[in-house]
Amino acid sequence: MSTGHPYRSLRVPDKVPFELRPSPGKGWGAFATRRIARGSRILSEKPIFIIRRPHTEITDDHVTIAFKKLLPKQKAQFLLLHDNGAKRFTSMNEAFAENSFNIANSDRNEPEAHGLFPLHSRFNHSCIPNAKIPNVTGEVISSFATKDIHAGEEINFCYNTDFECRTRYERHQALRFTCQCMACLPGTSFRRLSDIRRRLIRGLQYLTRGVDLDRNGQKQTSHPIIVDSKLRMMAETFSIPLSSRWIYALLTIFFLEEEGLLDDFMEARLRPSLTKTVQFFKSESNQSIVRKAMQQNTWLKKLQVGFKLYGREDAVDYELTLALRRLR
Ligand SMILES: C[S@@+](CC[C@H](N)C(=O)[O-])C[C@H]1O[C@@H](n2cnc3c(N)ncnc32)[C@H](O)[C@@H]1O
Repeated sequence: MSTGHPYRSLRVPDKVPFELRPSPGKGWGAFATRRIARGSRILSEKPIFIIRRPHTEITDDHVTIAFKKLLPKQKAQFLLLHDNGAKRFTSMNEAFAENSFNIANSDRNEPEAHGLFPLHSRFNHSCIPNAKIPNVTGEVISSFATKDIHAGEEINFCYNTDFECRTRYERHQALRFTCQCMACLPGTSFRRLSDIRRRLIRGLQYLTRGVDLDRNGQKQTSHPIIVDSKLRMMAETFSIPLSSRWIYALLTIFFLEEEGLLDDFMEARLRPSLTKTVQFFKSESNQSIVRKAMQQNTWLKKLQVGFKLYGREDAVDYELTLALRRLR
């Protein structure tokens, strides 16, 4: 069925640990051809071309101008791309939007730029993925396994950055297809727990960041995740004490782990701030609970010990509130 399919002519580097082939119900996808160990690199890819503008401003003209400047063999690769492996795209802009990644580094506040990546764009979505592109440091993007991937298994990314705090219903409103991953399959206990965990993660983020963000990164006003107005006020005025903040951060990591979303990149980003917090507590007894919790070898055990902090005040609380309000 797939013999002669345009994707057979996409240039795939030698020695990559995957092949492109049809993925039932999802068009084409990328499948591991050998075991890929957690943490190892799957693919580094250079864009065929880049458009340096916010994606909402990119038009057919921008894509056509960029396309005309390509070498013939690059043009040929672009023209192989099909809408979900089947029909031709109806516009240049649609082809670009479906096959591009933002390559601006948000940590460095770089202006938005989008590159066309024909291979990374073949990877399908899962709300519980086994791979990710952890951060972009230049024009080349690299993907890594976030779990051990077996030969024959499909390699998936999560397409949206805020899905860890979105329920299945909310995720499906953002996606243009019905995801069938473990967190989306209806009627399972995992799915019910998944929705609860993701709602809790969103609530915990609100409590620590002081703002409940909607899917567009705007402040959520109509249906805030925290119903209690007093608690909302505490969150928004940064009046949550340090001990609670620390427990909320730990709980978030625990829920991410239970959900199958805590990968090594995420852990490396979240762990240092938890460890560093010990120096902010002024009370020796609070510091000692945090130290003891962080010595435990699982996130569940850290949480069990860390809960002893719950309800404890610290002399730093007022100072911390003022500092966070200044930063707002
Ligand atoms: C960037 S493309 C991925 C590669 C695509 N399957 C192909 O054949 O070119 C994104 C499209 O793949 C399909 N897709 C990706 N993940 C999916 C999933 N979990 N379930 C169903 N369709 C999916 C959707 O049609 C989506 O718009």
